Amino acid sequence: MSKRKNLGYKKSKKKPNRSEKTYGKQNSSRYRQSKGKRKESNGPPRGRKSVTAEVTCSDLSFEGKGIVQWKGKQLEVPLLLPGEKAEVTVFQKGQSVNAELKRVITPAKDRVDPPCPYYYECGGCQLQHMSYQSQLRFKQETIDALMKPFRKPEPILAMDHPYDYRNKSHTTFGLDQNRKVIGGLYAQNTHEIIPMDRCLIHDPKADEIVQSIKDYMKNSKMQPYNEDTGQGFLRHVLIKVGKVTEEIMVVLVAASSEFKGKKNFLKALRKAHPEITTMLLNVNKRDTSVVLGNQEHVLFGKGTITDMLCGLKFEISAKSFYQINPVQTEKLYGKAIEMAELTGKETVLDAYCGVGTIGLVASQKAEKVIGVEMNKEAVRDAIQNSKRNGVKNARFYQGDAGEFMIEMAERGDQADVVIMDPPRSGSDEAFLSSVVKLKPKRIVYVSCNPETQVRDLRYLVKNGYDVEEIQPVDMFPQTYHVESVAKLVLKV
Ligand SMILES: C[S@@+](CC[C@H](N)C(=O)[O-])C[C@H]1O[C@@H](n2cnc3c(N)ncnc32)[C@H](O)[C@@H]1O
Repeated sequence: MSKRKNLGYKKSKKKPNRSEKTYGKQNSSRYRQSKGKRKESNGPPRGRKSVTAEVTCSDLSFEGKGIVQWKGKQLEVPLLLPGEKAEVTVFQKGQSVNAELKRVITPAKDRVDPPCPYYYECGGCQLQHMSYQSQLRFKQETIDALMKPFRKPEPILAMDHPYDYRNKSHTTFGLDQNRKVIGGLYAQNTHEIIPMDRCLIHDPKADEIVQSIKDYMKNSKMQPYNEDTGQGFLRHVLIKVGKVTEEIMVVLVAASSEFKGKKNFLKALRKAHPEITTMLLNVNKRDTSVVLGNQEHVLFGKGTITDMLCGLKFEISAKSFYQINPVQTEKLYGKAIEMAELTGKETVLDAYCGVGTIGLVASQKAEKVIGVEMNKEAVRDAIQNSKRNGVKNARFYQGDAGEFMIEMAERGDQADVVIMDPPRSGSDEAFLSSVVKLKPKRIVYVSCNPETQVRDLRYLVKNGYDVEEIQPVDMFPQTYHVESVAKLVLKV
């Protein structure tokens, strides 16, 4: 701990190290994709007064930011750890006060040098400056505090190797000031591309493929798209990797369906990466931060990949949701199925079912599974997945889970167990009020956002359920996000 020289903040007047260079406003390596659309820069906001202050961090916020007091105000300082004394720059404009870390005076023993050279610029990870053990402790404390009204959560399920886990990556392309092709991630809340060769939480193979695409573009007429001028072709590259099957899908997201030089590009990329099993062209002409457009053309292969989870094979298309950390997903699903206490006689509702993963795993131990999901591609994949796995007792429906539940409740349908896995925004009253009408014996609530999960648990507890178990899972190491699965039982 004492040797924390290159922490990424200015210690002295000596030349800043690599991390320091990218810290604060010195983001010279970034390329602003669209000046007009820039929302926020990492540097001092223009027109704001700034002062330097010495502060001591007392705690961490849910997002892993250091909490400090300054002139009677509570501020959240990214990258600061509890117990640390530090110099921060405080920016003030009207009532709004923000702070940035300038220099750590007394580093905490949990502080480590972030292994990623882009960490201070990128924002995709928020906890790389903490040892993995302290990340886990932080997540445990977060979930313990949130779940206090219900019960004490179990110890978090950690990852043995908390890197390289993402089976899905997307890279944005652009040109730098010297008109050199660059590809990387957007800096948080901006349209500024941080050129990068490797993201430590991506699957390494995905980054190698992106590198080959960059190299190809440097020597060809294929141009990245420019949001300001509307010129150019390639906007993003989305890659999905089947971690078990090793199948790889590459999706080129382009501004036009006219793919000049397609033959040469495909030939070169397939030669360099014979492991790519399918490739698609997705056309996104919209002026939007949503990556994928509506038009999709398969360039070769079947247009989907398959992967294995919990012994079953799943088909995944470009647009469907599939858990991004398969190692931890097996632990999560294992726990969810255990909480469902299936005996083979139950009707299970898999709500927000995605490509049917949880429901199909549950179908092996239940009489019947009904899945509902909004995304039509995911439902199509779920139906394919049940066929592919020879599952005869599962049905999947497309629609809003809330509306589906209202109809189920009105028809007087039965469900013994409801497994629900809504998006970050959580569920809604339409869904929850119908669930309580159906009175399933058990509800298993899987969530990637414990804050909305708490809100929904409160509703269920008020309406006849007890929280019997809560299991946090570290699905997203290096970030502040934490997954949680809760078991609720109907009060007798
Ligand atoms: C967190 S994912 C879970 C998917 C799946 N259970 C899994 O583990 O892969 C949430 C899913 O809910 C779907 N979704 C979002 N809003 C929905 C709604 N109102 N009704 C039904 N499905 C919805 C999304 O398309 C997504 O597939």
